[in-house]
Amino acid sequence: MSNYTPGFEAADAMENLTLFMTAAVIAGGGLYWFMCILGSAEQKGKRAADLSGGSISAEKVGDKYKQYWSFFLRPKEIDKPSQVPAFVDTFYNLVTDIYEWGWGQSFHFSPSIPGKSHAAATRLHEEFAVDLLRVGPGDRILDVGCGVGGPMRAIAARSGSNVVGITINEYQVGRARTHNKKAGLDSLCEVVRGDFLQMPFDDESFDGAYSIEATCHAPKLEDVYGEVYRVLKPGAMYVSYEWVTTGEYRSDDPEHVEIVQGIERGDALPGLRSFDEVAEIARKVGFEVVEEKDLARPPSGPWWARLKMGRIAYWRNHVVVSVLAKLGVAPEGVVEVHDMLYKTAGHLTRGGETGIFTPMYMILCRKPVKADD
Ligand SMILES: C=C(CC[C@@H](C)[C@H]1CC[C@H]2C3=CC[C@H]4[C@H](C)[C@@H](O)CC[C@]4(C)[C@H]3CC[C@]12C)C(C)C
Ligand SMILES: C[S@@+](CC[C@H](N)C(=O)[O-])C[C@H]1O[C@@H](n2cnc3c(N)ncnc32)[C@H](O)[C@@H]1O
Repeated sequence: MSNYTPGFEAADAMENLTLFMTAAVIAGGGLYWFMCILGSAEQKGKRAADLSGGSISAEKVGDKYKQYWSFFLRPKEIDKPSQVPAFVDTFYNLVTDIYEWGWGQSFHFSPSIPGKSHAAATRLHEEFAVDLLRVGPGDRILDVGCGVGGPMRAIAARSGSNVVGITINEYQVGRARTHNKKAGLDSLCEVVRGDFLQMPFDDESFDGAYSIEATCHAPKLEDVYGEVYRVLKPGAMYVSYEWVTTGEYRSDDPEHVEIVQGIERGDALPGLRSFDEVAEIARKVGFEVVEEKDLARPPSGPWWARLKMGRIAYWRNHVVVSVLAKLGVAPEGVVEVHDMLYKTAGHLTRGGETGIFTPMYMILCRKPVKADD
């Protein structure tokens, strides 16, 4: 005799189906949570599922990454300064979404401040810059290399000035404009696509200017400083946070050389400068140098702490990016770009720990009232 009971089999099948559905909902929910909610080192509005190649179409991201890398494999290529803006533009197409997703809307470092969040420390570092410019409502100031406008919004809100940002990257222009509108600051903030080595602005048309971790992309600092000098009104101030090697750097130390090369390759730099070149170049183009200071030096807290704290977050981000690329949600090539950033985070951290590199060498300049003053 068989134990076959039709009613029981149907009940079993129902139970299995319920179990399967529950498991599927939990797995799906977990995956969604991992990728979209948790899937960012900091929640800043950009979701992992929206990662793109900027203005590069999804299928070309891998090729463009290879092209970016070829600048370093054939060093002679990058010796031609005229090619640098295009190479930097490609870099920002590749990294802008990852930066926003994993870092936020301000693409720079800041000294860590005990008891303060990264967001608060970032904002203070930005406000410090505009306070030096002595500008206010009604003034027009220039953001040289504005990214997606994190600093621009903080600076417009702090000073009440009209801020005009320039970036080489069209995709960033769109992102910055969207953020400006969302923040209700679009009446004070304007964004222009252009090359800061040949700016599309009239002579003597700004009351102040700043650059935050952007002019390091210029093959010759005198070219961008010369342009800033040209567009400033006489008496106006310019402050810049520069990426440079410090007095601790030794070109005959293989570890130092490796760190610097790692920073250049992972951050689209045509060549890091030494801190002692900056003021000399500013003077050469006509500026009066009011102050120069490495803002990373003690008692400032380590700027690289934020990079070091996130080992688990990096691993999680790698998994998220890999899964999204496999599913075809993120472009192929994004995994390589993410790996490149992971590597450069290590080089930047070593640069900070050894003291051979700073991303915040501050120079404050004034355009003399008369050219011969
Ligand atoms: C001024 C520049 C950029 C400075 C920083 C904003 C970026 C430098 C290195 C970037 C990052 C490194 C590791 C990434 C990580 C692997 C990923 O999971 C999440 C994003 C990172 C943390 C990313 C964020 C931005 C940086 C810190 C240059 C280019 C002149
Ligand atoms: C690291 S990001 C910093 C952005 C912004 N200052 C911030 O702190 O968020 C460097 C910026 O410089 C811009 N940049 C680099 N080379 C440029 C060039 N030749 N002309 C205009 N912008 C340039 C990039 O497009 C990017 O917006």
